[in-house]
Amino acid sequence: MLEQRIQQQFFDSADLKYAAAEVLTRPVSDAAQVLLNAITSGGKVLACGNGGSAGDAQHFAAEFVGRFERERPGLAALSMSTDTSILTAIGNDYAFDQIYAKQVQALGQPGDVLLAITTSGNSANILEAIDAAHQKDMVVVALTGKGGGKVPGALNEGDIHICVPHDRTARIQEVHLLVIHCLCDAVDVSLLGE
Ligand SMILES: O=C(CO)[C@@H](O)[C@H](O)[C@H](O)[C@H](O)COP(=O)(O)O
Ligand SMILES: [Zn+2]
Repeated sequence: MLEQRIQQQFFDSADLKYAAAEVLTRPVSDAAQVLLNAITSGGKVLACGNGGSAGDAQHFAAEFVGRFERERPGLAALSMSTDTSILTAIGNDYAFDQIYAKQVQALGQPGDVLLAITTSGNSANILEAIDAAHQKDMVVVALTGKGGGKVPGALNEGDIHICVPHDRTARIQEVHLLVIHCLCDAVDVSLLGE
């Protein structure tokens, strides 16, 4: 019974990855180009998310700054979900929905990219970060699911929306990680060749 349930989760995750390949290949490719444009012009990527997506933001930054699969110089990226003093000070003194927006205001420069990760598309701190990024003339790459929630209404022309076609948070996160690896791979291939 439990084993059947576990096996079904593997199947569901694999099915979703096949379905997502159909609809996400183009926006993921567009997002890779946005990231490449930023880092080859001296820009950086600021990443954010809540819960599992905070972990995804860190995972992305680790592979940009450290390395992905091949040796290359580090690429400029920062996860905004890691500094507990910053997060608690802003959350405590302002509001939790400002924890990322304040960091974008402090660190963002025109031409930088905000990688905004939210499975529901409705987390207030992510929506505030998107607004702050636009005020800094940054481009936004948004990873969402569940139809994107409020994210599509918050994006500008030139931003990229990668919306996983599923309603379950865990399954969406599993595809977000695949998307992050696709972005790292695409950037590496563009910089280093096949
Ligand atoms: O990882 C999980 C569930 O798999 C949770 O920690 C989940 O990330 C949290 O509930 C988040 O607060 C959800 O936020 P969001 O993806 O809707 O923006
Ligand atoms: Zn990885």
